[in-house]
Amino acid sequence: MNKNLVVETDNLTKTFLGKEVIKGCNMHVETGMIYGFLGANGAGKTTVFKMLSGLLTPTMGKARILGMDIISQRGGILSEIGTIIETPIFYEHLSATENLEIHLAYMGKDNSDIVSALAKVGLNDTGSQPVSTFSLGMRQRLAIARAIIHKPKLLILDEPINGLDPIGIREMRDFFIELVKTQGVTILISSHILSEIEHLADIIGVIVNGTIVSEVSMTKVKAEYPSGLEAYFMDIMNGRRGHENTN
Ligand SMILES: Nc1ncnc2c1ncn2[C@@H]1O[C@H](COP(=O)(O)OP(=O)(O)OP(=O)(O)O)[C@@H](O)[C@H]1O
Repeated sequence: MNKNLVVETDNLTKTFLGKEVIKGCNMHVETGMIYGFLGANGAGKTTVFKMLSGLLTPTMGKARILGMDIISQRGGILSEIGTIIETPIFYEHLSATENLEIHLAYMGKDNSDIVSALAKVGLNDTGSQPVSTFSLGMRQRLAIARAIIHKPKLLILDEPINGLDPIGIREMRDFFIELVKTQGVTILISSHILSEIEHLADIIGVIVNGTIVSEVSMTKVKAEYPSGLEAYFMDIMNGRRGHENTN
């Protein structure tokens, strides 16, 4: 195992009803990096994220997070990661603060940072307003607050900017970059908004039909594709570019 890797998977495989949707998936996410995980609809991004977060059990293969095995050491991993996967579920009748209090109690942490976490995501003036009255963007902001409030070392974010307005997208981008710079957090993020990944990511991983076919630095992508990440992604999708792995 490579000590610099926060996430390392070795031939991870997931079968649903006899169909292999993740096949021999090898992912390498280095400490302090923002890893942009790209793939077409149905390629397998959410399934990989669910296995890493303990929501699904792999059919075969291995994965380690912060050196811990995702199956045998699942309990140890949960307090070290923050996740947004699919539509976040909240206690609808409770406020943002109360939802975060419950989350922190579940994580066994104290409540001291709730005010600042809500301020960071722009929800500090929601008071006792129940989550059931929140807009899509407000729910997404609360999901981000919940993902970061227990100070995880790794964030796994599946389409985290869904529903955010342009200002919110910009704020969250700056916020994620600040988390990496000031707290050494590692971020694994998926988005279909390639321009956003281009702004954020240090490393790009591309999954095609359940297999990661490419892991390259954004610097390399920019050098080879001055027009941007979309051209690189399209070349992979169209088979104009071979598989590559810098790890
Ligand atoms: N519980 C399940 N049972 C059966 N098939 C599933 C299940 N979950 C996912 N799949 C299938 O696994 C494949 C990968 O789905 P997944 O949601 O991981 O893709 P994705 O890359 O996140 O897609 P999108 O970009 O559309 O969100 C799809 O073919 C999907 O239909």
